[in-house]
Amino acid sequence: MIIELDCGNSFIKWRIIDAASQVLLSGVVGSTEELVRALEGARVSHELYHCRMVSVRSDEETACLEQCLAQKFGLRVLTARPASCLAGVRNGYVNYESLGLDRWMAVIAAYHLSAGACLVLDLGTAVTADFVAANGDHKGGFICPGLPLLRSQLRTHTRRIHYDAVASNQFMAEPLAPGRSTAEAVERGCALMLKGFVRSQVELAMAYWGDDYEVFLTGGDASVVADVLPRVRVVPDLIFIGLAIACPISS
Ligand SMILES: Nc1ncnc2c1ncn2[C@@H]1O[C@H](COP(=O)(O)OP(=O)(O)O)[C@@H](O)[C@H]1O
Ligand SMILES: CC(C)(COP(=O)(O)O)[C@@H](O)C(=O)NCCC(=O)O
Ligand SMILES: [K+]
Repeated sequence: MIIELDCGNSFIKWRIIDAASQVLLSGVVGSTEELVRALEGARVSHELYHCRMVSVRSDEETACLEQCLAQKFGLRVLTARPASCLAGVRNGYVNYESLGLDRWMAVIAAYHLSAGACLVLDLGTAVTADFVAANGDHKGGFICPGLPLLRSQLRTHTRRIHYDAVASNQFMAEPLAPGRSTAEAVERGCALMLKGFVRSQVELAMAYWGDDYEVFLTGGDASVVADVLPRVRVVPDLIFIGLAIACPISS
């Protein structure tokens, strides 16, 4: 079995797949301790042989997690590394090492799935947009704060915006109606900002490629903007698809 890990800034997404890439178990955890508990549970029924990981956390944090997996489970972790070129995609950053590895994995996966021009949107702690031309040239992208950051900036930099952390989708029954409470006003306002952001990315993609491109959407908050993206491909495991290409494991 292969353990796959996607360490974002807020959450670690994990899953266990078999040699045929069938997903056997998966989860989302907030800390290394929680991950260890989840994997201890998983190893009761699954033998954990291999591990591959993509991390956008600091080198220290990533090394620490690798060490922990080695100690607790005897795993040697394959980690995604920056590259100027992979699977037909040329990294468009001036310094290719600076491109977030989660973005790189998502771009590799999207180009693999579309074999053509694509716009890749990832809604996590931050929201990222990346553009890949039909010939595999990554043109670069945009980064803006994601929903958790937009909310917390309002909470921490105003005196009177505070509301209980409740399921935010409870405010989304009428997402375009003006909010009639602080919680509604903030939740709907932040969602509208992200919808506006992704619409502007679609406009740019259309200016580049007309209708000849695909939109890929991933990340924990993908559902917030899915309705404003016509013909979008929502691929929750996009980063894992790229990770398998970047870190192949022969069985
Ligand atoms: N099962 C889940 N656990 C935690 N967050 C989730 C879950 N499903 C969706 N979310 C949403 O996902 C967002 C985080 O997205 P994610 O892509 O995991 O971020 P990151 O990669 O930056 O850690 C949170 O704002 C939360 O609203
Ligand atoms: C932009 C990001 C913070 C997104 O992280 P996430 O929201 O997935 O946790 C991450 O891809 C990152 O740290 N990138 C490095 C800077 C860059 O891509 O230019
Ligand atoms: K992201």
